[in-house]
Amino acid sequence: MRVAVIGAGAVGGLLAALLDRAGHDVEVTARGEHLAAIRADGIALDGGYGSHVARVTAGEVLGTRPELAILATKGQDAEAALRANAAVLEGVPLLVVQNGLGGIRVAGEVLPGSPLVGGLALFATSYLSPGRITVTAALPIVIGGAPGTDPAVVERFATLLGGALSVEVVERLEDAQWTKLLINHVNALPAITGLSVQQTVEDPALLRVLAASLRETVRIANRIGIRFAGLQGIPGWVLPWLGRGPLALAARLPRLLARRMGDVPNPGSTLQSIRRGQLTEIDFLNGAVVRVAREHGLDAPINAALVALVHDVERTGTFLSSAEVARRVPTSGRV
Ligand SMILES: NC(=O)C1=CN([C@@H]2O[C@H](COP(=O)(O)OP(=O)(O)OC[C@H]3O[C@@H](n4cnc5c(N)ncnc54)[C@H](OP(=O)(O)O)[C@@H]3O)[C@@H](O)[C@H]2O)C=CC1
Ligand SMILES: CC(C)(CO)C(=O)C(=O)O
Repeated sequence: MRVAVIGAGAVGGLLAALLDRAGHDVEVTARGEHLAAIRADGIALDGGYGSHVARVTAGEVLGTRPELAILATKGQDAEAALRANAAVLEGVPLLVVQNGLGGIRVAGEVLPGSPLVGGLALFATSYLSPGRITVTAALPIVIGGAPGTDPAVVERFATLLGGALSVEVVERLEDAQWTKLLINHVNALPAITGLSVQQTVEDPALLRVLAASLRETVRIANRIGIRFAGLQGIPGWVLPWLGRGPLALAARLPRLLARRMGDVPNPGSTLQSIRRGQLTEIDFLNGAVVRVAREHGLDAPINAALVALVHDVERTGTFLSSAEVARRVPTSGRV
């Protein structure tokens, strides 16, 4: 099948390489040195999904109309990347593989004629040097139709991806996006400290901050009536309780997630942007919590403090110690 991947970084590069390995005709978009490396030598994949060099067609924009398309940019780049390819993509079914809550809405605005499916990557993958993608945790991808999308379109993506990696289909995409947003609370502290997710949960001061940010988000979600889907074997009904108990209870989720990531250090996608000297997606992760809280007349001071610290590190390029983080994030306050 002719498949396009818009934004062949850590996630998009992995999916493009796996689809190429599975025999599909893959075209990708990328930029700068990464694009030059892919054009010269292909996408070099290694790690948990095995090694493969994918010699795919690559450009700044797509040259050919695909049968199915995948968007895998960071949240802040989605609209521009879609607009640059809108003429080719309009009407083509699109899978939006993105963390945060807003990717489907943006895609619907730019491509009103395209059936949309959301993708939540549970695997962990790194793009730290041009052309190279390394999988640090080979976990599945979860997909679900946007409201109004024909289930047959979801099935087409499930069949496409199922030939390359493990896929789970969810009924209620928005509930799953909220659960993934909780999981992505592990992203901010590595971006602030330079540590891996696994090192972050091993540091008692950082684990406390992480648990406090999670508990704050669950309390807000409980107040505004959010339902969490079950994801990664964690039943959805358990998650509201993380907002009602002590920090030690909320800390169990990141500890479990870090264990499932295994022994290979996972920087998370936000620290990878810092390491590449780029702006991060934090406004779409903890920043989305702050925004949704405000819309409902609530405060999210812990999430807001984490967003501010990530922006500090983007500006200064200097990581903070765990003691400094503990000093600057107000974990004792109530939501
Ligand atoms: N990495 C991971 O393990 C996981 C990531 N995710 C989520 O998946 C999404 C993608 O993340 P990730 O793959 O890590 O991000 P990356 O930054 O690694 O990849 C995004 C790629 O898109 C490229 N890009 C951005 N805008 C354009 C454009 N207009 N035209 C062409 N290429 C463009 C970027 O180029 P450039 O480098 O020049 O910016 C980059 O190569 C995010 O929402 C992330 O939160 C979810 C689960 C796991
Ligand atoms: C779950 C996790 C942390 C995997 O790396 C992720 O979604 C990300 O890095 O954005």
